[in-house]
Amino acid sequence: MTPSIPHGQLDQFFLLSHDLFCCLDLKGQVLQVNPAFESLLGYPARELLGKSAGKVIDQRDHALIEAKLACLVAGEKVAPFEVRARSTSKALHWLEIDPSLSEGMVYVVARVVTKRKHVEDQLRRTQQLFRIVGETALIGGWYVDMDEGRPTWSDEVCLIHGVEPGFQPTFEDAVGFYTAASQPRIKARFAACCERGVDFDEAFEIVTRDHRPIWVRVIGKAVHDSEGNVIRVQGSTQDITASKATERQLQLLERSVESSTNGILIVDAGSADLPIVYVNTAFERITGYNRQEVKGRNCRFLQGEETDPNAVKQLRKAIAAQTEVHVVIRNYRRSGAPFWNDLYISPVRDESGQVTHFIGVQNDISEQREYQAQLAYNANHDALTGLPNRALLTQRLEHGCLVARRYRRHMAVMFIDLDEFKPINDTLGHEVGDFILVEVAKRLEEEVRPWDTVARFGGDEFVVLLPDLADPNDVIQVVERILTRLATPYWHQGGELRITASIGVAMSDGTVSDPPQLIQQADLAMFKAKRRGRNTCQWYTEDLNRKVSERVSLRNALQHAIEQQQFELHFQPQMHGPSGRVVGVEALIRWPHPERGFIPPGDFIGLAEDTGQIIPISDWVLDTACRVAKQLNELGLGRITMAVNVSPMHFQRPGFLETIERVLEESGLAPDLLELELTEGVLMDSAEQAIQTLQRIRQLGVHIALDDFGTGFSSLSYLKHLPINRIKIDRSFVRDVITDHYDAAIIDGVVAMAGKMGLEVLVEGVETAEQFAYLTKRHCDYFQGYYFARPMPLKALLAFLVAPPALMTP
Ligand SMILES: Nc1nc2c(ncn2[C@@H]2O[C@H](COP(=O)(O)O[C@H]3[C@@H](O)[C@H](n4cnc5c(=O)[nH]c(N)nc54)O[C@@H]3COP(=O)(O)O)[C@@H](O)[C@H]2O)c(=O)[nH]1
Repeated sequence: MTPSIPHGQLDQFFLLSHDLFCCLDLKGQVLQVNPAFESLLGYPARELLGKSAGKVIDQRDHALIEAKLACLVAGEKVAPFEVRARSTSKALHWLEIDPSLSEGMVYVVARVVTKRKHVEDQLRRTQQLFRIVGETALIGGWYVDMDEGRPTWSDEVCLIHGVEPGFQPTFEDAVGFYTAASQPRIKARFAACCERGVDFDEAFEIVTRDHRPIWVRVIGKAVHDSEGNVIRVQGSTQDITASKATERQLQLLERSVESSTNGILIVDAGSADLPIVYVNTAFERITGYNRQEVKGRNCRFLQGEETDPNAVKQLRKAIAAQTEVHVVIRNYRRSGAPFWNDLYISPVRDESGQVTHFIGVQNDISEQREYQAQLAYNANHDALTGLPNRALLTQRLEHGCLVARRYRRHMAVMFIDLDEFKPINDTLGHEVGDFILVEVAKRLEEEVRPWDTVARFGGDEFVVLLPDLADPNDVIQVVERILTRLATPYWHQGGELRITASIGVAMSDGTVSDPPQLIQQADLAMFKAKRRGRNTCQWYTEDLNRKVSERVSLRNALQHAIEQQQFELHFQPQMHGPSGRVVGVEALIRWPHPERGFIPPGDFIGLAEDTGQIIPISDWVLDTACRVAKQLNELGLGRITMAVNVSPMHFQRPGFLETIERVLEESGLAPDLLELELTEGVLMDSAEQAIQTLQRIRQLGVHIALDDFGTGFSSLSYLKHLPINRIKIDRSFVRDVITDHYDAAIIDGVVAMAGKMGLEVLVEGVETAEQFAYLTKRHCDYFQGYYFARPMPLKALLAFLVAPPALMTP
């Protein structure tokens, strides 16, 4: 049976209290509630009595109520606790319950703590938010009350310093975390804040308890009392290590950009006119503009008259397409001076991929360009005269052909070679030679039109291109002008110099398949002009071309002959008139070509001279002739000399003397049985040196004969210096000697002169008994000619030597 409490026992306090009272049985059923209970929860007492207290308690706290009730029933003391109650209007109220057991009933005093709970919740949330802020921003708070002088740190400040949350340092502890470099500053700032209320906000370096060096931003503010005294210093400490690193990196980047030798500019892509927002020092140096002048302007102020519109177009296109671009553009400095700008532009995108800026990296490559231009100029021009060289000539030639073809014009190619330039260069020196070449270049340029080309082809060779002739004959007047102009005297250091030129001309209508062929043709024609007596001009013809082709094929055949040893030596006897004896033979080369038959030396010796093939040929002749001579002189037929023709090129070659020595040694021939036949050609290039070589040959004991005497320039002044033994009078004087008293007079003169000089005279080309008889009467002693014997192979010679024909004597 449930015990009941009579109404009369309820005291005034129960009825009038603002606190909630209720009485429960041991099962938790409501026995009594006071008016405050009814009023707060909206239930009239009759609706609660006999019902479980759980009717008003929030579902979430039922278990708690039951547990507390069980404790009470078990006789345990239950401390006040909080539960949530629901009113009839579903409003939630927090109640602080203080239960006690007495006389088999539970007496509950409940106090409404909803407001306090809200405040506590609010506080908790705020603390949580602070913790979140602290954890995410690595920031914590602290304060120092002036009367205490000891800092109080938030948990976050503790964590920043690497100590457990709740650590409360002394002032010295706190300062001890700062590095030696930071300590004086934090002390000074803190003291200023405490003493004079000066707030601070600075970065310091500290070392955490776990020895990590980190950067912190410390903000300190003074709190004043009503009289203005500083009563507390409070603030925050934030771990800014990461941002400090970023800041340093940014500073490094900024310094790098600033110290870059390349000009750097950044423009704002967000504004229509792409204004400059940044330029570095190198940009200022390169352009001459300072950053204040250029900020906000579009870069087009760097462009000018000679800026290539195509480069500008390329830039605009890339900017519109927001892509990278590289151009080399002609820009202008503030002074107006142009420069070559090697410019890279790249778009700069934000995190969302949007282009916010363009960055330009520029490099002044004017010097490099100039150097390249100089190199290109040098590669295409002759250093001495400044004229186009062969490389540029080839380009101009091709272009000239194109022009001639397109506009149906004619192109003339003139090959100009200076006559007798080498002697001037050798005798007067290279300085004079250079002067002539430069002067010739000037004169040539003055004689042609600006669109014609004058090029230096080589040593003393020039090529002139006239690509725009209406008529092929128009070239004639240019050639005449040039010949006359080049032949006019050159004045050098007060002295007069004269030189002429030989010119070869090739014409084309531009349809030639291989333009450089025109130069070869003009070159060929020039050679013909030289042969025609120099200071003249010669046109290229197909006939000339045919001859050249023949020369090329002969040259190849000659090479083959050298390699296959196709040559033979024939020997022509040389007679002593008074005794009728064969005193010597002349070795004459023969080329029995397998297909063409005998090719006479006159057809290939000149070519071999030009190509250098004369050297192996001459070596072979000398070697063979000396061996044969040795053989002949061992036959017991008396003394027989061997005359060998020496080509000028062979003679002038270094080591010629050594070759003679070697051949004599190898063949065993006595030196005075060898006679070298030289023409005046050996004296042509360097007479002094030639004479020296001749003297050394003579010192060996070898004889020397001057061949073809009378056909060259036959300088008598040289003759007296030549260490020769014999003069061979050319056969051209012999042919008509009987009828032509001039020829007879020449022979008389040469014989007399030679006699006075102690030289022997051999007359060549004696073909008849009359000539022999006549020349004998003229005191000629030595003879050679068809009358006595034609050149013959060794075998025939041996037979001839054994039984020479009886000479018809006068
Ligand atoms: N560097 C070398 N030159 C050589 C060599 N062998 C020959 N030659 C030179 O070739 C030219 C032509 O020589 P070749 O055809 O052999 O003519 C020689 C004689 O056959 C010819 N001769 C001799 N007697 C008469 C004659 O009575 N009438 C006549 N019409 N011709 C005759 O003269 C040539 C010899 O001349 P030269 O040398 O001046 O004594 C010629 O220039 C040769 O020099 C060689 O090995 N190396």
